[in-house]
Amino acid sequence: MHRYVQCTLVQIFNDQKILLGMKKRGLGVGMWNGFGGKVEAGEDLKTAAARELKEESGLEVLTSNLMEVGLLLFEFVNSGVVLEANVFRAVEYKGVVTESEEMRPCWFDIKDIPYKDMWVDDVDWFPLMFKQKLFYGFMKFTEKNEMFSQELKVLENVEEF
Ligand SMILES: Nc1nc2c([nH]c(=O)n2[C@H]2C[C@H](O)[C@@H](COP(=O)(O)OP(=O)(O)OP(=O)(O)O)O2)c(=O)[nH]1
Repeated sequence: MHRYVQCTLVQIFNDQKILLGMKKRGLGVGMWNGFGGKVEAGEDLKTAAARELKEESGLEVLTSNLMEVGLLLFEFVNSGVVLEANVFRAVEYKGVVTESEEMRPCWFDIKDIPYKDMWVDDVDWFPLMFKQKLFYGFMKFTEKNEMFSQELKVLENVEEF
């Protein structure tokens, strides 16, 4: 039996730089990632994305400035949990980048992404995001969070999600 959990992943861009956060606890600890988390009951995706961004990075974004860039399904086969990560990008935001209990943010040049300290599949879809492609992915992980299967494709429009 699968249990689907909706979550969000926000990528903040400033010209040729992207803001990533070092995850300080929980799933993915010790790795750089975008900002996000689980969607709460009754919350729409963009509202959840903006809330998590604020909580984890200190930055505020209007939901109208969040652009869909991809949909990634992360299945943890041992538990049957499938995280449905809705990936957004934003180039307009306000506030001061602030470390939180969950994330230590840092700007990276898009030519110098720390892939070796990130989820292993990110090296495949980050370049699609940099080329402004829409993408869909389905990754399966073992109980040790090691990826053993990956499907990734480029889409023409969001309706294909
Ligand atoms: N970039 C990337 N992110 C991933 C991959 N696999 C994976 O679970 N994630 C993300 C999805 C989630 O947003 C995040 C971990 O979930 P989370 O932040 O909700 O987990 P947590 O245990 O800290 O839970 P919470 O207390 O914040 O609710 O990791 C991956 O392969 N690449």
